Amino acid sequence: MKVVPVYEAEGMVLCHDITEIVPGKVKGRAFKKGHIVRREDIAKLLNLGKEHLYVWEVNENTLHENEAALRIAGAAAGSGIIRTEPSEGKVELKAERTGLLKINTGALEKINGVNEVVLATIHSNQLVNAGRVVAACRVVPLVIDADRIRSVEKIGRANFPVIEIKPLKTLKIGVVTTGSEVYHGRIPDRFGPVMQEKITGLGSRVLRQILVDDQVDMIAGAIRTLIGEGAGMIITTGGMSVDPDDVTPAGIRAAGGHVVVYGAPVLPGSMFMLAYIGDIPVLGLPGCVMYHKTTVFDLIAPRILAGEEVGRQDIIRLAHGGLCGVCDPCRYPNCSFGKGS
Ligand SMILES: Nc1nc2c(c(=O)[nH]1)N[C@H]1C(S)=C(S)[C@@H](COP(=O)(O)OP(=O)(O)OC[C@H]3O[C@@H](n4cnc5c(N)ncnc54)[C@H](O)[C@@H]3O)O[C@H]1N2
Ligand code: MOO
Repeated sequence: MKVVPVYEAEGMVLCHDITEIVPGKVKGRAFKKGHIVRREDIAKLLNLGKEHLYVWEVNENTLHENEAALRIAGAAAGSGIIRTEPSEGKVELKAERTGLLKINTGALEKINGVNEVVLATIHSNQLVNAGRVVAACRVVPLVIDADRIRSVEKIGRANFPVIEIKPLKTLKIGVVTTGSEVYHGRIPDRFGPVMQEKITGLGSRVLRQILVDDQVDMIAGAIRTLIGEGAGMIITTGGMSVDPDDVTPAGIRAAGGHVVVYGAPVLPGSMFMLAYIGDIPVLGLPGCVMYHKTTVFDLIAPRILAGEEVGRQDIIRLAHGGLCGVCDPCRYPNCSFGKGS
């Protein structure tokens, strides 16, 4: 690469994009990398403040910013990710499908520890729709030492994939709704419709909902019945806190549930229980999941549907970012809720 005065650049090849910004009107590429400068371009280039231009000169030890960005993206992207073409040296990584975004944050830090390399992402462990930009990368200079990009590729290989989208499984989900007031018909069930909407929104379906009284045996029996009918996940609703009639956790245990956590550092949803019966997850949902738009359920369910076995440490990590701001209207997922880990 060398620098030439713009008056002498006619017929020469531009080695980077040139950006035009007019506040409120334009921010975009005025000249593309590889463009052969024409006589009539010179006036415009001068208006963009370019009295001198870089023209291309590479060797085996240096990489152009576009090439470098493509290679960083290639080093980081796992399944379910597509790369855009470079624009002004930046390459974006987009979700190829709807699913759970996973970022290896340790590897992300290592990659950004390589001098002059930039790879920025949105938060890990969130549900993203196809087409969503989940990361973008570039290098700081116009040309970069090729060894730096080789280092990034080495980190990428050792930690592959740094970024991926895991598809969600389609499960038949059994719902056990506890509460004497609902079981005896004193009040209508309001939890079932909420779960129906949330479950179908995640691409799964409700196998069946069983209403039960606040009795340990009845709760355990309903859980076993639904597993016998082929449920791949069980959700119980209500009866999770401190009243004498709150016996749902005991019902989950009586059904054979191995408890991962009872209590999560997430509000709303602190009285949440996660247990497994064999490999079938059982989610004990407190009453707040029926009331609040976004709760612990929305943080945990996509991870389980993506095939992850959620452990105690995963739940503990939710504490940072686990306090919902209860905004009106709710802006989730465009907020800090659940984004700490
Ligand atoms: N002293 C304390 N009080 C509360 C605590 C606590 O730790 N100490 N925890 C609070 C938290 S957090 C939550 S969340 C709520 C409710 O938790 P539960 O899961 O035990 O909810 P329930 O007691 O079963 O019901 C509460 C409320 O919701 C109505 N409900 C429940 N299920 C249905 C349904 N299927 N359809 C319609 N309505 C339903 C129920 O009638 C009650 O009005 O506890 C806090 N309190
Ligand atoms: O924590 Mo309750 O389970 O927040 O509303």
